[in-house]
Amino acid sequence: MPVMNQSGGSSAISMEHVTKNYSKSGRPALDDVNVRVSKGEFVFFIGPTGSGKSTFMKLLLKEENPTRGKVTLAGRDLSQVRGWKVPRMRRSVGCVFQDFRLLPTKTAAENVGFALEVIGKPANVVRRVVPEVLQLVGLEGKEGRLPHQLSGGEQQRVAIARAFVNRPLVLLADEPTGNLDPDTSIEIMRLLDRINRTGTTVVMATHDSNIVNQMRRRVVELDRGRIVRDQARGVYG
Ligand SMILES: Nc1ncnc2c1ncn2[C@@H]1O[C@H](COP(=O)(O)OP(=O)(O)OP(=O)(O)O)[C@@H](O)[C@H]1O
Repeated sequence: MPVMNQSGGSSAISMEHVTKNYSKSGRPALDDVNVRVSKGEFVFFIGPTGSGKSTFMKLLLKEENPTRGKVTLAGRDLSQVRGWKVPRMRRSVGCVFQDFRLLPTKTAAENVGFALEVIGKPANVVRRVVPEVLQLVGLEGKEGRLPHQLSGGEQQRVAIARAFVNRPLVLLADEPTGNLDPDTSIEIMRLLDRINRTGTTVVMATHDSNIVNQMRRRVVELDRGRIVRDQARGVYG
């Protein structure tokens, strides 16, 4: 049974009393966090450096396990996902980072195609789907370029295409506009908004107050590992 939230929709993500201690001494990176994100929502996670945003994302990818509490992705308790099933579980989560993380010797099309090849999609599917998704992110005509032949904003579009090509349930974006100028950042946000409108849940960690204030989506604010604000159509602060 998927976890139901207060509004009746099923949860993409839920954390119940989640605490993460990296070491026995010192304060926890996350401290008794309770939060639910519905399928199809767009949520900003904000907070000062070290407040726990990246740790939140690592728990969702099962790169780290909680010290206490329960992390659920699409109704599945991640503590029950066995090691050999973790790669399959991760396919339901697309990731985008500040530094793009493209393969430098592969073209835009190859970077996106690679994400399909590694999960065993046949070549004819790769040939059909890659141009579609590159067109969706606005890169038609640039499929054959290497990352260094693309602008920062274009590289981030490739990274978003790669994260989205498997149609993940959740797209995690960790400071996706951190290396981009304000105009390019707005274009990337339009693209993430478009992807969200296809039904993909988007969780974005950011320090960019302009973007948060312009988008007026749900804002979850962390401070020293605790949720100090959870606001619909919020602003940066
Ligand atoms: N692998 C680790 N080992 C030990 N401590 C860690 C580890 N990763 C994170 N921490 C600590 O956990 C706390 C939360 O860090 P986290 O990276 O989640 O914050 P953040 O909000 O993502 O910060 P930033 O905005 O700088 O990315 C910090 O005090 C950090 O030093």
